[in-house]
Amino acid sequence: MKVIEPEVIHHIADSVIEGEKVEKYSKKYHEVAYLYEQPREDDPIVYEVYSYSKGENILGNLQWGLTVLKPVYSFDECNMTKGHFHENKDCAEIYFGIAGEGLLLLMDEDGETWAEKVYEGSLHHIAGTIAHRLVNIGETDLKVGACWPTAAGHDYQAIERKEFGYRVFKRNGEVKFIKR
Ligand SMILES: O=P(O)(O)OC[C@H]1O[C@](O)(CO)[C@@H](O)[C@@H]1O
Repeated sequence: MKVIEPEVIHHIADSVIEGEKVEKYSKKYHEVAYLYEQPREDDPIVYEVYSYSKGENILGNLQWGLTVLKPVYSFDECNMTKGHFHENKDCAEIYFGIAGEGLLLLMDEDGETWAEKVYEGSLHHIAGTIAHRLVNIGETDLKVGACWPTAAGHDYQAIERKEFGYRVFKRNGEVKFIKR
């Protein structure tokens, strides 16, 4: 029997995924400044996303990802991902907390919004009809692994039309939710 090396390695402690087929992008603040009530004036990297898949973009195939969300505050509003629904509502997703302290904001198609706490070892099943956004409520990188069907797609426009029901702030060390 032939034994070979894996083509991809997810270095959990360093939060890096390495391999020829791994894609990575860094999101700069100016690309997401519109999300915040009071935007910053500088332009730091706010999050990095790694993803890996193999084979065709067909239902049944899977994608693995890692999001590293920086502890960048817009005054006292917490850093967040853009957030999205899946284009294909039959496609669920699993999130897996690796490090840091965060919230997974979830929203149904009627706009009802709630959150799950995210920390090392937390596991989150996100149904195909539920929008999802990560929020870093800590002072260190929030690192979250994810597995989802390659064919899920990202629907960002639905979020632009109807934003998540709450903004998340940290004031005097306490997390506060403000209804939109
Ligand atoms: O695209 P968003 O909503 O900013 O989220 C960041 C990334 O998190 C994932 O849900 C998991 O890595 C990706 O699909 C997505 O691109």
